[in-house]
Amino acid sequence: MTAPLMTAPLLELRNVWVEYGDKVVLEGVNLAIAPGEFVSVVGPSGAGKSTFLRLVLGQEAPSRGQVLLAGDPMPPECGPDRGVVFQRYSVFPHLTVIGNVLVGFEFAGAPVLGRLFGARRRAALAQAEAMLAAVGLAHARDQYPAQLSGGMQQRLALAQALVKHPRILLLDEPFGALDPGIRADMHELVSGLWRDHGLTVIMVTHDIAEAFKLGTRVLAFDKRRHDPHAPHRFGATATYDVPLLRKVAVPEPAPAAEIA
Ligand SMILES: Nc1ncnc2c1ncn2[C@@H]1O[C@H](COP(=O)(O)OP(=O)(O)OP(=O)(O)O)[C@@H](O)[C@H]1O
Repeated sequence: MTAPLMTAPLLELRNVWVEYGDKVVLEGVNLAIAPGEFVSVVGPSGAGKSTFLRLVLGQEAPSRGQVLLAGDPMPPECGPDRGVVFQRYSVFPHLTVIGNVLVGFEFAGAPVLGRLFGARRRAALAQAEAMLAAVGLAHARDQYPAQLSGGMQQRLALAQALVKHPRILLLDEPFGALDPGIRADMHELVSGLWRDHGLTVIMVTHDIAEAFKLGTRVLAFDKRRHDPHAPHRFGATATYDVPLLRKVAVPEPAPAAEIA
């Protein structure tokens, strides 16, 4: 069952299988994700959720079927069109906060020296600083990751993932290691970034409440068939695909005097 799409899909999986030898991890996955969707992915441990993310990152190739990004075969390497945040901090410990955000520009713009100079550096710096402000880390600009709390490190990972304006943001249990209060703050932040930047988000989570709170659609991966004598024989697929009605931001009504 696939939710109806109003626009051309940004990401499409057509009869995708992932097999390692005779072990089937994913089987017959058909999916289309439109730009602007926030897709939460849930499912039991081992159901292939991270494998699905690796397919979208281009780190994994399907053994059968096709993965398409905006109608074209998925590029094998993860370029700036895809940003990713993992559960454990993926930031560079030897770089400051601003250095961690700038690094995306430096890899892309100066692959040999790894440094930008002059006007290009100033432009990158301005974008990196704006991104730090958007995730609430402007005040920590010159600190090192070891000086930051877990929540702040995940804010930094988000800034790093978003600064190159990816078409898809992939989140793999991004808040799993955080305390509940910090998690709630991060939910606000990610919802705001998704709305303000018009992002397409795919988030793997074990937290069903989080999946329904943040997502515009919840996908569940699981096995449809089991062979008790050979558990590896059948793979998982998208067994539930639930579109959610979202509250839309409605402007405050004007005071009565103004209406008159
Ligand atoms: N390179 C590999 N070779 C063989 N099996 C693999 C390989 N990579 C993953 N698997 C298997 O694929 C299955 C799915 O793994 P995956 O990490 O995608 O599941 P998951 O749903 O993300 O699980 P979890 O919720 O525990 O993170 C697991 O049984 C895993 O052992």
